Amino acid sequence: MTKIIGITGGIASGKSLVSHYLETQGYPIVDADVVAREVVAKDSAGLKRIEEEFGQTVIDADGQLARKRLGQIVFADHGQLRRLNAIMQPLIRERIISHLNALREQGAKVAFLVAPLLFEQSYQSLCDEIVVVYVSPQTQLQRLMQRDQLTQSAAQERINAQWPLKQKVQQADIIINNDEGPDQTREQVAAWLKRTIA
Ligand SMILES: CC(C)(COP(=O)(O)OP(=O)(O)OC[C@H]1O[C@@H](n2cnc3c(N)ncnc32)[C@H](O)[C@@H]1O)[C@@H](O)C(=O)NCCC(=O)NCCS
Ligand SMILES: Nc1ncnc2c1ncn2[C@@H]1O[C@H](COP(=O)(O)OP(=O)(O)OP(=O)(O)O)[C@@H](O)[C@H]1O
Repeated sequence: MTKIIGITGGIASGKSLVSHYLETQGYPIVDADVVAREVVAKDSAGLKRIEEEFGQTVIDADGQLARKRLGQIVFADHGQLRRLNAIMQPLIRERIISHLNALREQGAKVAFLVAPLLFEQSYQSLCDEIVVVYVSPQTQLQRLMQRDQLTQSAAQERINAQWPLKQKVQQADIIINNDEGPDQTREQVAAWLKRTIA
């Protein structure tokens, strides 16, 4: 039996930091953000659906999804985000399940599902345990503005497109606090791995 551990948090809360650390420790990871890119790869059926729904303006000159442009559209307008989710979430879910099944068939002892929308998209039922990577609202806003070069209001729009991080923390089995430096976060993860997986 493969134990599936979900890793979630808010946008820019530090999921990638935790997931890269887990990767260095040799654990298999299914990353929902990576899957979300796979389902709209060039010439895919998913990309075609998006082009039909949002028009040529979200396709760049190489025939790839113009991610920045689509992000500007959907995070500024919840109705547009719902339209995008209606196309993408079923494709993402199907592919996540098939990646997890492949890991089960390979006999993996444990596998991690890293997903920003783990609660919003009800992936709890796929997981045996859920880890939430937490940061304070101020740190989250600052790190997001800096990483993605966003204004405060554009960053806040993206944060508002997800459940509040506090609500996620209430449903966590394990909380990793990423308010301090990356080393402190990795130490918390290492200590937790030692306790639970060994
Ligand atoms: C809108 C898109 C094209 C913007 O692309 P971009 O490269 O700028 O951002 P990226 O994909 O790296 O996402 C960055 C972060 O935004 C947040 N985010 C992405 N999609 C969503 C969404 N539908 N709702 C809320 N937050 C989201 C997540 O925290 C994610 O980690 C892209 O985010 C997308 O295709 N989103 C829909 C797919 C999705 O739901 N992905 C999340 C995995 S479950
Ligand atoms: N402990 C930390 N100290 C300083 N900077 C950090 C720390 N953790 C993460 N960061 C920085 O904050 C930003 C967000 O972190 P990261 O990309 O890991 O978040 P994420 O949860 O994976 O985001 P997303 O949901 O957008 O994929 C990055 O620029 C990262 O380098």
